Amino acid sequence: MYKKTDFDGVWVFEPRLFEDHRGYFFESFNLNDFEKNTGLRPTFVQDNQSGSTKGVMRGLHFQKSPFGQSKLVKVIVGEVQDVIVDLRKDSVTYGKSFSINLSETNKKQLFIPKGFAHGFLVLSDYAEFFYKCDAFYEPKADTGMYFDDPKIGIEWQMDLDKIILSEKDKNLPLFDDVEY
Ligand SMILES: Cc1cn([C@H]2C[C@H](O)[C@@H](COP(=O)(O)OP(=O)(O)O[C@H]3O[C@@H](C)C(=O)[C@@H](O)[C@H]3O)O2)c(=O)[nH]c1=O
Repeated sequence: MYKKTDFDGVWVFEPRLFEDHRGYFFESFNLNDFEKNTGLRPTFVQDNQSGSTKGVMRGLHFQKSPFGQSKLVKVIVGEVQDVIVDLRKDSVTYGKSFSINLSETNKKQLFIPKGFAHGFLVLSDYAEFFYKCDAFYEPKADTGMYFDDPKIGIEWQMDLDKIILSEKDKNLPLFDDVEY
C-alpha cells in the first residue's frame, strides 16, 4: 500500500506480507507498482546499506544540485526515526520536517524525492538501514544540514546527550546557511 504524505512527492510504502509456516515473503520493490501508485518511475542506480548502534544519528544529508538523489529507504534490522527536511524553495512545505519510524517489524519504506535533507536516528540497540538511490554518490556534492536546528525544531525521540554523530555531521551548517 502506498500512502501520500502532506509533502509533495513523498510517499510511504507498506508492502503486502505473505506469511506461512516457513516465514514470510514480500516484494520489497516493484517498479510497475511504484509507478502505478505514485506516477513516478525512478531509475535506481545505487543501493546502500549501513549498520549503526543505538543513538547513532546519520544526517541530515543531501547532494547539491545537479547531483540530487531520490531515495527509497527502509530498515532491515532494528528501528530508526527517519527524518526529512524540505529544501525546495518553491514548495509549500519548504523548511518543514517529516518524521516516521521505520523498523524491521513495520517494514515501512519512505520514498524521498530530490530536494530533501535526510537522516535517521537509531532507536534500537542496533539497526541496519538499506536504501536505493536514483543518482550516484558524488563526493564533491555531498553535504547536509545540522540535525538539531532550532528553526526546524525536529522532535528527536532520544535525549540529545545520547546522540552519536560523525565529525562531519557535527559541523554541518544550519538550515539558513545551507546551499542546495
Ligand atoms: C553515502 C556514501 C558514502 N561513501 C563513503 C564515504 C565515507 O568514507 C563513508 C561513510 O560515508 P558517510 O559518513 O557520508 O555515510 P552516512 O552518514 O551513512 O551517509 C548517508 O547518510 C544517509 C542519512 C543518507 O541519506 C545517505 O545519502 C548518505 O548521505 O562511505 C561511499 O563510498 N558511497 C556513498 O554513497
